[in-house]
Amino acid sequence: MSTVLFWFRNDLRLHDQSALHAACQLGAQHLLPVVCLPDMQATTAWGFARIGPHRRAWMVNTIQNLLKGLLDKRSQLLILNQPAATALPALARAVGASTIVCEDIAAPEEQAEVAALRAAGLQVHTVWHSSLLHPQHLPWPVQRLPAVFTPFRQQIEQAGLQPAAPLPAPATLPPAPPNVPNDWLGDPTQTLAALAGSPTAAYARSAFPYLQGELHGGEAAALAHLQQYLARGLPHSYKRTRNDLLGLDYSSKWSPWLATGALSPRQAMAQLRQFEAEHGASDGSYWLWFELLWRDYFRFLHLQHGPALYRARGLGPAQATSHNDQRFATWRAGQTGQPLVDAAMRELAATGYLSNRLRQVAASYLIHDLACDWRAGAAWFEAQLLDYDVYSNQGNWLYIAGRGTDPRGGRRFDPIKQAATYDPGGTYQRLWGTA
Ligand SMILES: Cc1cc2nc3c(=O)[nH]c(=O)nc-3n(C[C@H](O)[C@H](O)[C@H](O)COP(=O)(O)OP(=O)(O)OC[C@H]3O[C@@H](n4cnc5c(N)ncnc54)[C@H](O)[C@@H]3O)c2cc1C
Repeated sequence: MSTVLFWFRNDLRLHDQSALHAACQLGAQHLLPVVCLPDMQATTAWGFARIGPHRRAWMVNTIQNLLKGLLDKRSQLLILNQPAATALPALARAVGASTIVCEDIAAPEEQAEVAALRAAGLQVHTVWHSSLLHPQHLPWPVQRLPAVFTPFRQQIEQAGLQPAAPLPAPATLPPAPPNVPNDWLGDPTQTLAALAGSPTAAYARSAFPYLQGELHGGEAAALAHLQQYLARGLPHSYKRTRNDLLGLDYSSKWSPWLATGALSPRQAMAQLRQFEAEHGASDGSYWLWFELLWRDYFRFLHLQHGPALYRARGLGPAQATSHNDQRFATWRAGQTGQPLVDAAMRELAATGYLSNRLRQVAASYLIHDLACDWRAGAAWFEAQLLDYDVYSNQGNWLYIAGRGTDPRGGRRFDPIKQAATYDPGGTYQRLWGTA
């Protein structure tokens, strides 16, 4: 085998890169790393751009960092502004490759991409590596996953399961093939700069002022952020502050890096365990593990249920789904008249980030108060969130809509009570001009 294509998907890093290790182990003479940009002009069925400006800027910044990391290893990164299903078979023909290695992603569109590559005659090796725990190491086959999170977590803890140690970044990579035709090479820096756009984030008010200071995309900034979060002892206060609404430090802010794969969850967990060994474990440090298990749970639900999670009824019984375009538009614009929800929606649109507490309140309001289709809300979050993650987004929306596995039905959050509890002085609502 002379050339293997390595297709980076939602795993834009070199540390703890099981798929890249697998590609290197194939023993090919040449390895050609490639990333396919999503269609930045795509629109959703709900009438707005599928990838909003914040997410686009973050993604581009992340790929720029990956490019640098690969150049440092004397490799390269082909950045293709075309869908994988058309670009990769043509590229493989051009460089004489027949094998692609990539991350396994258990979501319908991503599965369809791999199926299209196989239908085009390519051998595609997919490697699962986005979760903390490997699905094959769980106490049950994924088909028998507990339907509720608490027994899922408890049984994992009773079994003493821990993630495998993260892999180091490969010391060297097989060189890229010398025969990549010029029309495939382009100028990656220019390609990316043209796509980055110029988002105008409300940095001064943002809980995650990305592209400012140290908050850049890619693994270098991810690892530095993790390091400083631990060095300042913030895990100890996490459980107490995680429902706050203002500032950078109330929660870990690992998600923008986890979502692009710039940070491996096993790397985060290994360093958290090291922190606990040096400074003692606490409720707060435990709770970060707890939340990362939620992240895993939504991944495994996808392995179990696949495309059924994308139906209007989700996993529930067939039932009518109401929707109202006008009410949905007011929600997106932060103009519903409900001050906490409006403040949240303004923060999301202005910054690309929103706390977990307010994601819950805003999602609940759209579904249970405005009687809109949960899939429309999920699509809006997909467009806006820097940390958009197909598994966590779909799973959380289904959970609040009551159309996932949890038998207790949907979750309604009373926005007035939520405001009294989490923004008693109205500071957050004033910041976003709704109080
Ligand atoms: C409607 C809705 C949509 C969401 N969409 C996304 C999404 O697209 N991408 C995303 O990463 N998270 C999503 N979440 C989960 C959660 O809000 C974010 O992970 C969290 O707010 C990110 O900030 P943080 O890294 O500071 O989290 P922290 O509170 O510091 O938590 C640490 C990590 O645990 C994981 N985590 C925490 N809460 C959850 C949760 N409820 N579900 C899954 N994982 C969790 C994340 O990886 C997070 O980075 C959504 C939640 C809701 C209610």
